[in-house]
Parts: sequence; structure tokens; C-alpha cells
Amino acid sequence: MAGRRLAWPLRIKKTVAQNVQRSALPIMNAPGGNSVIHDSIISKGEDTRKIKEAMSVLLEKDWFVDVDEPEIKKTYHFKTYTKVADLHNLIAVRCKSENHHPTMITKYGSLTVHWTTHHPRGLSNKDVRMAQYCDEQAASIGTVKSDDAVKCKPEGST
Ligand SMILES: C[C@H](O)[C@H](O)[C@H]1CNC2=NC(N)=NC(=O)C2=N1
Repeated sequence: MAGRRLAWPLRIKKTVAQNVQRSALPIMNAPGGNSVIHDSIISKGEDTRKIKEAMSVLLEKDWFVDVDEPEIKKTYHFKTYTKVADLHNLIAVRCKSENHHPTMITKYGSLTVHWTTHHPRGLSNKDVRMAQYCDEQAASIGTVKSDDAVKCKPEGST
């Protein structure tokens, strides 16, 4: 009985500690910022060290880690909508051969790409490979800084 009384507070303490640890991780890292990736968000069966190393390179290249999904994401900015569509299509073609599909948000001047692995859930080498592919293709199309991207001009704006 005395044992049980002790066990509950200990369990609660552990759960809180785990949550704090999770939320202490950056949901969105600042560019060049925190590159700590907890093992729990890496897909089971992956080479954890290899994924972490590759992820830290991606974080330096403006990829962001959302630990709650978990996923990595990046927004590319372009001068024209055609370039946005070009990147979208290049990624879509590669998805077929890799059987790995991102969530993509297409806007007039930008494309946001999210990568995650469903089975086993987490971040895997496929996400790393596809993120690297996105960077290569975006670079060959030619990205610009957010301020220089084509913008919609709502009525009345100057
Ligand atoms: C059944 C099908 O092969 C799987 O659902 C594939 C399809 N596309 C996928 N896309 C992504 N991003 N992650 C996956 O785990 C995944 N799995």
C-alpha cells in the first residue's frame, strides 16, 4: 500500500517531466538555431545518429522541425507563380518513384513543403532525402528572399 502511494506521485512527476522536455524543444527553430532533435521523433528502425546529422544540416538550410506532428517544413519564395508551380511539379514527379508524399501549400509567390513518415511514424531517411531533393530543385529554379517574392496586391493597396 505504501508502495502504491509512492508510485503515483512518481508517475505523474515523470509524465510532466517528459512533457516539459518535449515542449522545451523548438517547435520552430530559428534559422541556424537549435538543432537538438529528440530520438522520440525519429522513425523506429532508422539510424538515429545519421538522421540527426542530416537534420542538423537541414536546419542550417532553413528547414524547421515541428516536434508535435512530427514533421520538417520549409517555405521557398519565388519571383513568379510559374516557378512556384515548377517546384511543386518536380517534387510531385519524384514522389511517385519514392512513394513519399508531402503536404504542399502553394501560394502566389511561395511553396511550403512538409515532410513526415507515417509508418513507422516520425522522421526518416526518406524525409531527409526528399528535403535535400527539394533544396536542389529549388536552387536550380532560383529562389528569392521573402521580401523579393511576387506578391498579390489586394484592391486599394499601393
Ligand atoms: C500506403 C503508402 O505506401 C504509404 O501511405 C506512403 C504514401 N506516401 C507517404 N508519404 C509520406 N510523406 N509519408 C509516408 O509515410 C507515406 N507513405
